[in-house]
Amino acid sequence: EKVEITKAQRALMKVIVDAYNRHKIPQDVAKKLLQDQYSAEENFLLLTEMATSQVQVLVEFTKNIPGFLSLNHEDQIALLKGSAVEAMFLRSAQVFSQKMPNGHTEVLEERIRKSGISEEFMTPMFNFYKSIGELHMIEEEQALLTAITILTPDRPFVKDQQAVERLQEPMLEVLRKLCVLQHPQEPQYFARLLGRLTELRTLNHYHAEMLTSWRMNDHKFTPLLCEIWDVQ
Ligand SMILES: CC(C)c1onc(-c2c(Cl)cccc2Cl)c1COc1ccc(-c2ccc3[nH]c(C(=O)O)cc3c2)cc1
Repeated sequence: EKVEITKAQRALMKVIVDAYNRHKIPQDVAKKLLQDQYSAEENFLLLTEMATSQVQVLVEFTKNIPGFLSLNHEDQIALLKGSAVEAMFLRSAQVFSQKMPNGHTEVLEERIRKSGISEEFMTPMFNFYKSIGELHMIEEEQALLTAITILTPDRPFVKDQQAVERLQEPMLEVLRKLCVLQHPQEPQYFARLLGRLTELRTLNHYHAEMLTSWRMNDHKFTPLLCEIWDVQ
């Protein structure tokens, strides 16, 4: 059938993409990835700084999602806490799949591989990065997919799931249409994108174990990360 994005849907997409492009890690923070200390300690500290900066960016992006600030306040917190790790996997995945040789891709991988994360988590993590890279998402798809991830109704402790569904559904519909228009030769592209969201959920479990092992080795996190990940 003739797929067409309505004016209202284009407006919604523009709000999400503008917010996604406006809220990025400051380049002076990202550039720290290039400094030359590569000890496991130094890598962990740098990744902690990146994650903290990324959470701040994520909160600002989320506040720009139409309707989010009208949700119940406890539910807003529950959505942010429940989606932070997944949103950061999506965002860091986009760094890996960026075409521009911004130089951060290699050093980001190097620092993640040498930051005290055990081998068993490396494989699923870098498989995810590879599977996102293979999708060659345009920025509209990246922005919508991140908003859809944040607006997942069945996060722990969300009370009014219907209110979250009412915000997520229009995003899913715009993304579905966009995928049909952007990838006419690949009718399954939208399903592949949603498959990544399922893969993201499995990474939550690995991440919880990564946090535990870091904490067992007495690694410290920032107050913002402690709050969003309920540690310490
Ligand atoms: C607390 C730290 C050690 C941590 O714990 N888990 C993870 C963790 C890990 Cl490894 C993997 C995935 C998710 C998490 Cl949440 C991390 C490090 O998390 C991040 C690392 C890098 C980035 C990030 C985001 C955007 C960026 N842009 C650029 C740029 O060059 O423009 C670099 C960059 C880095 C975000 C989170």
